[in-house]
Amino acid sequence: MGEAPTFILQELQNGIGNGFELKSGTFETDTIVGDKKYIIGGTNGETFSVKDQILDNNGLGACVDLIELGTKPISCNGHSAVLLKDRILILKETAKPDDCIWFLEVDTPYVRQQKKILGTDVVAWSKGVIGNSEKPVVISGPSGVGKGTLISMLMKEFPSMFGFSVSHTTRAARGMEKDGVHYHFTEKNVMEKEIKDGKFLEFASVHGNLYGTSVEAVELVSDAGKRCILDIDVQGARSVRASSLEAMFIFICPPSMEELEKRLRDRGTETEEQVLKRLRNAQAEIEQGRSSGIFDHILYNDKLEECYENLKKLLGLDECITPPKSSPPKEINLPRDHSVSKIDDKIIISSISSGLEKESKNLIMLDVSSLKGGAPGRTRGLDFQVIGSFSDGFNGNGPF
Ligand SMILES: Nc1ncnc2c1ncn2[C@@H]1O[C@H](COP(=O)(O)OP(=O)(O)OP(=O)(O)O)[C@@H](O)[C@H]1O
Ligand SMILES: Nc1nc2c(ncn2[C@@H]2O[C@H](COP(=O)(O)O)[C@@H](O)[C@H]2O)c(=O)[nH]1
Repeated sequence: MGEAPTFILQELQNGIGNGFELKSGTFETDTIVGDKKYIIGGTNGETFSVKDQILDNNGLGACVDLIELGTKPISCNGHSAVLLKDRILILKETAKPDDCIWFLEVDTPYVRQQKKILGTDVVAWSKGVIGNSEKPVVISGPSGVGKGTLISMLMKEFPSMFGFSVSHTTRAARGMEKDGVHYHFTEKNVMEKEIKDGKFLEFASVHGNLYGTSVEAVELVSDAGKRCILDIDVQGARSVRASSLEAMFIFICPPSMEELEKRLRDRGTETEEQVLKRLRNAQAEIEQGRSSGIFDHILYNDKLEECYENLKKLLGLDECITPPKSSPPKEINLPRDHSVSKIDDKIIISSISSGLEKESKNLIMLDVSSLKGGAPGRTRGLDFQVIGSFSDGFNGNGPF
């Protein structure tokens, strides 16, 4: 079978962008941002790819080297591309409701920072999510202070509300620890490669081993509708503060260094050498925890039950309050054949569906005015409304 002729897949309004089928199952959109053209394409079932051209006065350009960060979407039967301020909104056709909205960041603070670090042109993918999830909670403090104990209590009492971000580490597993549950136990070279590939939200060398939070670890919890808890050291907390992830930062302090040492020794999980190393590091961590301005709250873990009650108060979980039932995520159903236009922060998606006797026009308004987070994880804060379904030109229930 020969290649299908090139044709315009969608005629988008307001000069937003064009979708072309290049050959059977391969689609492309061109989006011009300043003097650059981003060519976003994909073959059905394979991951999207991006080419970036610097345009000359004639609108022609040569491709430049480009690094794509974040998880790439899988391509489908065509897509629309809509330029927002610093990112391109991608609407995938015939995709599942939780997979149809994506963003390619081209000039966000994250992308600008990565350009500086990597010294080349960078774009970053993130998946669009309707609505917001509650801010993740970052819990830091010196080794042995009781972070893990407090987090376990919280997860036990509110299993449907909280989810734990499972970190990666290069340290060996302790007796009872399970891979994928307590940590993802990883080889150093594998983790270093994944850090280079932009898979980590933060990472740090802690007590002689590498630890890190993958973007996926946090997003898996949020996607399940739960509030994510991160147990990370102060360096990691600082990196998260500087990232696109909005979080609540809590530092746990021991009542004294003597008590910290006792807890670490009584736990019996570290060698003498490791205990001494962790205690030496604890001094600096406590100083930074108290004074760095990273943390929103400091809790003293003297009496465990008291500290736990204080933690619950910070999280808005005072006693006897039934935890709010999380509402199911709102999902958009993107019509198969649609056209897209943009009015300020509103994206209007219109489609025609044919019934037995009449045709009807459907309109969906996607609100992109309050985007939160972003690459390399998820872009949250999207909202949408079905603003009309009109048959045969009759305007029965919509504003138009
Ligand atoms: N308030 C407390 N009073 C007495 N013992 C405590 C208290 N909180 C926790 N512990 C005990 O202290 C030990 C260390 O606690 P935990 O393992 O939770 O610390 P951690 O901060 O998570 O340490 P790491 O950072 O090394 O993982 C455990 O044996 C735990 O039972
Ligand atoms: N920066 C990060 N620190 C992390 C992460 N996961 C755990 N940690 C911190 O490491 C120490 C030691 O933990 P242990 O399990 O070996 O006792 C502790 O302070 C944790 O908070 C991470 O992903 N990033």
